[in-house]
Amino acid sequence: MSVPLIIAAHGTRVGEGVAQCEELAGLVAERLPGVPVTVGYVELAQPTITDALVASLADGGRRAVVVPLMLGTGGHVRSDIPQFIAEATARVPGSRVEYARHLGPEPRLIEAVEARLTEAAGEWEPSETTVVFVGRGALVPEANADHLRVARLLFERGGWADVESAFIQVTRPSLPEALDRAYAHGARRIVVMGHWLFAGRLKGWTREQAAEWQGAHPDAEVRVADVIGACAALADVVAERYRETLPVSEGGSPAYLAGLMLGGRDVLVVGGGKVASRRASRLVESGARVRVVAPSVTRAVEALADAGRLTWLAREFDDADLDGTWYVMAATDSPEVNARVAEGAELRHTFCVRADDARGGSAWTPATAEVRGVTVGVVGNREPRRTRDVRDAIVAALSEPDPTP
Ligand SMILES: C[C@@]1(CC(=O)O)C2=NC(=C\c3[nH]c(c(CCC(=O)O)c3CC(=O)O)Cc3[nH]c(c(CC(=O)O)c3CCC(=O)O)/C=C3\N/C(=C\2)[C@@H](CCC(=O)O)[C@]3(C)CC(=O)O)/[C@H]1CCC(=O)O
Ligand SMILES: NC(=O)c1ccc[n+]([C@@H]2O[C@H](COP(=O)([O-])OP(=O)(O)OC[C@H]3O[C@@H](n4cnc5c(N)ncnc54)[C@H](O)[C@@H]3O)[C@@H](O)[C@H]2O)c1
Repeated sequence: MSVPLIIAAHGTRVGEGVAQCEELAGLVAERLPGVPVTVGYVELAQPTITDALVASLADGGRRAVVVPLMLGTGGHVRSDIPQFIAEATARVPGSRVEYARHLGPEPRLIEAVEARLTEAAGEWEPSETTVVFVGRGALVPEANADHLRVARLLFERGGWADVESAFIQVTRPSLPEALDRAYAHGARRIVVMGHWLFAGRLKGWTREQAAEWQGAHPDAEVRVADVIGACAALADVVAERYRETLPVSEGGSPAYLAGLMLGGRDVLVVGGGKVASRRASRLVESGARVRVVAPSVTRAVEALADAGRLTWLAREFDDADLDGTWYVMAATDSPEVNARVAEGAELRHTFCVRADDARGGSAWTPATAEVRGVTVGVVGNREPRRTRDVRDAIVAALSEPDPTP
């Protein structure tokens, strides 16, 4: 059975908010076939996260993933939910819970916010419209700072006359203060949006405060945008947070990454097509003594052979080719041949990548890059495009003018 998912939501006294949360759980379940999905609440609704988690651990093989349904890193993400997880694992001996990342900041959710703003603005031109973007307000300063960051991104991307940030509780500016500020700067068309997920008392307060302020400022117009709600973008992000926590191979164990020092060592590449060619080039760069066995090869492999940088044996694979090799690439277009290569390598205790069926081999090829004097390698869960994108994101982050490490 797949590892169960518990969506750790805030909870609200407002029935509509709870219904939206359950609707979201349905959308998430559609994206994760075979995964039991339940919602647990921090407060104000049932079941509690601890109870939902205990129930899932008991019938889920003692494993579960908790995704905090929270946009920012307030106290719930940092301490409450970890505490609930600790309580649940203490109640189910031998259990293991993965705690996923919270939701934001996340481009798909910012797009959802933009969609709600545009919907509320209606015929108003963004350049004549000021947005007042309301956060929940938290005791954790970083969470409040993150809210200002999203407000700034909305301003940069949306072409709005201005974006003011506000908080509905705990900290300042309050919504009326931010509305006053916008008004003082000349704003007369104002869209107010609460940056939270579902209906609840915060949404009610936002509407009430906006209406009251509107009453006192008849020469301005205020429209209130809807919250993000149970939409596809939110369900996609939750499903992704779940998947991110799972071990790399379905066997249950993550790959053990090693930096192979192949200089002067014999490496065999079986097949000479697109995949073999891409990998043979990198193997040559690593200094390995590469032999390519294939009746026909790409121009790139031919060129490397002509330049004496690898040896091309223009024939079909033979089991004896494996003798003395440290590492093997089975990359022909024949599953039978690739299977024979993998079996022969296994007998010799030689690590072998099988390009057509990764689980039939004993090693996987990471997406790699050299940047700032280090080699970055990423191995994913048989999702090569995502693996490549993650690699590219790491390279981009390290290429920033002032990278952290
Ligand atoms: C990262 C990268 C490194 C590299 O190869 O250098 C890499 N695959 C890349 C590209 C790529 N792979 C595939 C396509 C065509 C389809 C598409 O476009 O989606 C393309 C695109 C293209 O070829 O352009 C299909 C595919 N891949 C695998 C299977 C079989 C299977 O999953 O069982 C099939 C189906 C074959 C079939 O249909 O028969 C398996 C594997 N591929 C892996 C690595 C290993 C770890 C994967 C991971 O981390 O998720 C793993 C598990 C084992 C291994 O082969 O080492 C490189 C991008 C690097 C870059 O861009 O720089
Ligand atoms: N893992 C990956 O990243 C990835 C990406 C794309 C495709 N694939 C898989 O890898 C396989 C190879 O893809 P490709 O695009 O390189 O194929 P391709 O058709 O371009 O090349 C196949 C190669 O295998 C060689 N070959 C065939 N029979 C052989 C034999 N008996 N002995 C030695 N060599 C033999 C051919 O001469 C040719 O060089 C595909 O069938 C696909 O299943 C894997």
